[in-house]
Amino acid sequence: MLRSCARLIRRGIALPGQPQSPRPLPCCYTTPRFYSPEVIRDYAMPNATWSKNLQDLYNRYMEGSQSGAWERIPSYNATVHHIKGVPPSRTRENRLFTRNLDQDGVGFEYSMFYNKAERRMVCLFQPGPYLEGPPGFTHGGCIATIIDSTTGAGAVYLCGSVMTANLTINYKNPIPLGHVVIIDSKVERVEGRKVYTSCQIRSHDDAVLHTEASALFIKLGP
Ligand SMILES: CCCCC/C=C\C/C=C\C/C=C\C/C=C\CCCC(=O)SCCNC(=O)CCNC(=O)[C@H](O)C(C)(C)COP(=O)(O)OP(=O)(O)OC[C@H]1O[C@@H](n2cnc3c(N)ncnc32)[C@H](O)[C@@H]1OP(=O)(O)O
Repeated sequence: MLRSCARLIRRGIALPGQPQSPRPLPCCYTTPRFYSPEVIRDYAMPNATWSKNLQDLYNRYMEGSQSGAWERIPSYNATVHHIKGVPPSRTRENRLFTRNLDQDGVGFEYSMFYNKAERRMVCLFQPGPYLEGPPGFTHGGCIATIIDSTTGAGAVYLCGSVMTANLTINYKNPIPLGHVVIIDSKVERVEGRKVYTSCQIRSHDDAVLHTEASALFIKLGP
């Protein structure tokens, strides 16, 4: 029992009766500029800036991952870490756009889960104050970015390396900053090198449809 509790805590799941906010992160994670080059931080883990809604949803999908239906996708601050396992370097300036800030909670705060059987990639997203477009609401370009990243990750997990060729977005209701939304994407079909995906963004409680989108990815050579 103790061992399984420890495992849940390590994986970022709050136990019943425990506060939702996660355990404090090691200081090497909270001062990213100076974290050890040997440590590749996984940004998709809960941190102290996550709201209760985000933590609750994360816990729910983590429970889904116990049955094998969902797989939590790690997230690093450069795709080279995904592709080649290249460790961070103090001299390397390039960063993944969605993970380029040194402060948690102010930009793209998110975690993705993959359902292989359903070809779905789901992203739990909490837009921070530095993503403002209209006063108090998320910038449309940031919404496009997180849609591209989520549908793109789904295409990558099914088909390997891809690039976005087309992205079509219908913005239906603005997303307030700090509100948690679910980006639910799916690979609809694959035709040769073309990977067609669809996507909806809904509020965390499913009450509001914020955005609908479709994206075409082209598979790259080896
Ligand atoms: C990238 C790998 C990342 C790996 C990450 C690993 C793990 C994932 C974990 C976390 C997720 C992290 C990141 C998420 C991943 C990605 C999201 C970000 C993705 C981007 O941010 S990416 C930047 C923006 N993106 C570009 O910068 C593309 C510029 N572009 C090109 O580089 C070329 O344009 C290309 C390669 C697209 C195609 O070029 P090409 O020469 O290989 O192929 P070609 O042109 O022959 O087209 C072949 C067939 O597709 C049809 N076709 C082409 N384009 C079309 C269009 N627009 N509409 C309708 N059909 C189209 C043709 O009509 C033909 O069809 P057909 O065969 O039937 O004739």
